Amino acid sequence: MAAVKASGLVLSRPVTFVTGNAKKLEEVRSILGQSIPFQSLKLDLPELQGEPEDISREKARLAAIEVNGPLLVEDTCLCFNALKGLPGPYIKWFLQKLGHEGLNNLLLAYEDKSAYALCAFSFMKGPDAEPITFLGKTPGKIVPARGPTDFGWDPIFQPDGYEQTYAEMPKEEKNKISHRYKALAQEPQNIPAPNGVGRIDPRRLHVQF
Ligand SMILES: O=c1nc[nH]c2c1ncn2[C@H]1C[C@H](O)[C@@H](COP(=O)(O)OP(=O)(O)OP(=O)(O)O)O1
Ligand SMILES: [Mg+2]
Repeated sequence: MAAVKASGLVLSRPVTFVTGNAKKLEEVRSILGQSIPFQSLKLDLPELQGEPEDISREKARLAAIEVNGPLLVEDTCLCFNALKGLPGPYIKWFLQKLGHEGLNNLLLAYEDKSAYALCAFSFMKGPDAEPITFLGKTPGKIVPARGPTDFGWDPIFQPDGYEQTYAEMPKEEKNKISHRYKALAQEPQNIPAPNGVGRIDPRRLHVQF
């Protein structure tokens, strides 16, 4: 029987990534590649209000009611520094109501257009396990929309060191530097790791026969 070994955890089934967002799934698939046995479940889980890690962990606990096995969820934030991190986890609703232009307008009164994209993944070994949370953060700035509009706020986020917005970049390029990649990547990030917050290292997740 195949088992998955995750940082000392031996799992007997593929990890189920639970999300209602097809574009997220596409990126997670592409970032993880063949590194872990992986399947997906399309569910739009309710989300608690609060800090990104807590939202992600609670999302995992809700997903565990539906998934009988190891699972992964993720919550994404877009944080404006001038607004002390808001909209943050509420970006979905801000984007839906205000659109790209409205999001830019939120910063009209401020010179500081800097922002960061943050991904909080939570992994649970099984329904009774404690979630383990993994963070990834990419700094950048908010700009008037440029590029294809098929994924969320990608057109208004220009990562530091790049002339292109996330939307203008080739997918492979975004997946090498994105908040989502960093949360799943091997390289250590400069993010403080509070208790229960760790990192997924795909090199330590492998199939055993
Ligand atoms: O890389 C990204 N580039 C651009 N936009 C993005 C990205 N990643 C998430 N997004 C959007 C989707 C949603 O409007 C909000 C996050 O909300 P969030 O609750 O995490 O996502 P969701 O509800 O679409 O899917 P899920 O079912 O996994 O919760 O930012
Ligand atoms: Mg959501």
